[in-house]
Amino acid sequence: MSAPPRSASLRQAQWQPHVLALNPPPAYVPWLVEGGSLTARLKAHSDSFRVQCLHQRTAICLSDEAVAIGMHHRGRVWEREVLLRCDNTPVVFAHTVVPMSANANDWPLFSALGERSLGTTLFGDPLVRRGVLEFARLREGHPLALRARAALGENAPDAHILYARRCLYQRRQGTLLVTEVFLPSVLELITTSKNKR
Ligand SMILES: C=C(O[C@@H]1C=C(C(=O)O)C=C[C@H]1O)C(=O)O
Repeated sequence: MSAPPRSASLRQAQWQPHVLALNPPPAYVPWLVEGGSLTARLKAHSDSFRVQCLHQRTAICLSDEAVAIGMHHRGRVWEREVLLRCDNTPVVFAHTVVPMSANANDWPLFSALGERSLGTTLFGDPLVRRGVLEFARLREGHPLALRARAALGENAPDAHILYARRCLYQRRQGTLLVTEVFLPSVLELITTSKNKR
């Protein structure tokens, strides 16, 4: 798979393997760089967890996604965007893309997910292979930072830098790229859940 054009990756976000230190490291680095299901982790740190599905439809993938999902140029994908809510507070904005070339055998549960967590269909499926976690600091103008802020409306955070991670999943002949944008409110979750202990 050829490397993405440097201009595209630099323009949108430099997705780095998580082994690089973050500076300044957000307090939720362990959540950012550790594997496992984010859904399970959020459920363990809150009394109630909900997936608010914002949309699931066809769209043109972002310029820094195409190569990651095996497409030679930006093209049409299935796009799902959600807010993960803990105790009704949105803590993660998630964006998932699947190339249109995928068929029902690749991701049989994806199209009918609704407000079920994608994670529940990925983790535990022996056919699913998970790639390396990458992370990026999203500049204010990154499409996913703009969409996360739009989803939050008047509650959008003031912070200009949002940390995100993404991971490529493969199943049969299909690929699926999950990007999770960590909202500042996730910090409160860690703090309060520490208090809960
Ligand atoms: C991949 C996972 O699924 C989570 C749920 C998502 C969804 O329902 O769209 C998207 C990203 C994840 O935060 C996970 O739980 O780790």
